[in-house]
Amino acid sequence: MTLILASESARRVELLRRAGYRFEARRSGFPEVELDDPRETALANARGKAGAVAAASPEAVVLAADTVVYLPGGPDGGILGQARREEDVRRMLGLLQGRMHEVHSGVAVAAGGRIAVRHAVTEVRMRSLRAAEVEEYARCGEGVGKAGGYALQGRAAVFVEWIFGDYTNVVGLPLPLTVRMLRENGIEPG
Ligand SMILES: Cc1cn([C@H]2C[C@H](O)[C@@H](COP(=O)(O)OP(=O)(O)OP(=O)(O)O)O2)c(=O)[nH]c1=O
Repeated sequence: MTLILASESARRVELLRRAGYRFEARRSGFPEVELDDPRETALANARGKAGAVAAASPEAVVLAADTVVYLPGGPDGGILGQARREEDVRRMLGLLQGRMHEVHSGVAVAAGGRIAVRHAVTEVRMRSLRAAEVEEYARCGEGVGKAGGYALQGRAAVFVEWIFGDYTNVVGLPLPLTVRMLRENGIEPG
């Protein structure tokens, strides 16, 4: 059975490879939506990405994911999407620093004309940051293209005091959940 990862994300490719699977990666082209709720947003986007690729390859098992950063509480709370440019990284880190936030991923597996979706959430606490740290990080470019404007697997590791939950979920693909879902569809590593 062919496994297709419906993703262009280098992080997702790397995580799935590390878990030992053989697969092809394909762009989904699905236009992401943002709903009020982070869980529903991640699930809808994961389902949409998997569905788009499965429509073109109905014989394959298609895996997709979506990762959303959510800042709970307060007037400035809400979903933080992917940082598109340096200013977004500056603004998002300004909001996240000194507080706890949630990272939600939706995972979808399309097989045999059906799509199963599940969700994982990890809490992340960022320490207070100096203006110069935010500035330097924004300029280094690492946060661009990342949900919430930072990469825990990169230089932003020094900003994070603790996490509660699955680390791989924060990086973009919750592996324990993914392994379980693939196993349910007869896909094993190797
Ligand atoms: C919070 C955080 C997010 N991210 C990344 C993971 C995701 O790739 C990205 C969130 O964007 P997504 O919209 O989930 O994914 P994508 O557009 O990069 O890829 P595709 O739709 O093709 O699968 O943010 C990190 O790499 N590290 C982190 O610490």
